[in-house]
Amino acid sequence: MITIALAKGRILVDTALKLRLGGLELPADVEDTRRLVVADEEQNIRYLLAKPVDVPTYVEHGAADLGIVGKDVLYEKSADVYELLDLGFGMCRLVVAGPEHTDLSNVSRVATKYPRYATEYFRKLGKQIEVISLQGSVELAPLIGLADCIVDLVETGRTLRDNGLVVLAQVAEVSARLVANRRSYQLRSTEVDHMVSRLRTV
Ligand SMILES: Nc1ncnc2c1ncn2[C@@H]1O[C@H](COP(=O)(O)OP(=O)(O)OP(=O)(O)O)[C@@H](O)[C@H]1O
Ligand SMILES: O=P(O)(O)OC[C@H]1O[C@H](OP(=O)(O)OP(=O)(O)O)[C@H](O)[C@@H]1O
Repeated sequence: MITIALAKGRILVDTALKLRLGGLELPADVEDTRRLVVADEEQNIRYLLAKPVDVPTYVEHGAADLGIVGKDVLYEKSADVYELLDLGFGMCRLVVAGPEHTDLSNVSRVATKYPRYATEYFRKLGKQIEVISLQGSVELAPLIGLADCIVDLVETGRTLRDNGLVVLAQVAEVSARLVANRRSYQLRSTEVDHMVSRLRTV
C-alpha cells in the first residue's frame, strides 16, 4: 500500500480532479468528508487529508510516501523531500505588496505568513527586515500601520485591490507539486514512478 498526503482546503478539489484524470479511483466524498484517512482498496492507495502546512512533515518523516502541496508551503517549510512534478494547478504568485509608491529600500517591517521567503527576498536586496508573523488576512497589517508592506499570495488580485494595495515585486510563482519521501523514492521506486507517469500525462 502506498500512502499519499493531500493538502485539505483550497487545492483539494483540483488535486482530486488531477488524480481522477490520472486514473485513480478516489472515494466520491473525498472533497467533503471529515475522515482524515481514506483508502482506495482496489488500487492499494491510502490518502491522508492533512492541513497544507503539515503535508511536507508527513512526507519527510515517511508517514506518507508521496504528498501533494503548494510550492509556497514546500519552500517555507524547507522540508527534506524530493520534488518530483509541477502539477500545473493551484497557480498563484507570492509577491511583495503594499501601498502604491512604497519604496522597497525604505521598508523595515514586513507582515507575512512566509518568514523564510520574506527574509530571503529582502536579504538579496541587501536589507535586513523585521518580520511580523501573521496567520491570515495579512493585507490588514499595512492598512493600520503594523507593517510597511506584506509578502503574500495573490491570485486574482481582488484582495489587494479591495484594500487599496498594489503588487510591488514578485517573489515566486506558486503551483501544486508532487513530492516524495527520500526513502520511498528509492525503496518503492516502481510505485512512485508509476504515480509520476500517471500524473505527468494528465
Ligand atoms: N489565491 C490563493 N490564496 C492562497 N493560497 C492559494 C491561492 N491559490 C492557490 N493557493 C494554494 O493553496 C494553498 C492554501 O490553501 P488553504 O487556504 O486551504 O490553506 P491554509 O492557508 O493552510 O488555510 P487555513 O489556514 O485557512 O486552513 C497555498 O499553500 C497555495 O499553494
Ligand atoms: O488575489 P486573490 O484572488 O484575492 O487571493 C489572494 C488572497 O487569498 C489568500 O487568502 P485566503 O483566502 O487563503 O485567506 P487568509 O488571508 O486567511 O489566508 C491570500 O493570502 C490572499 O489574501
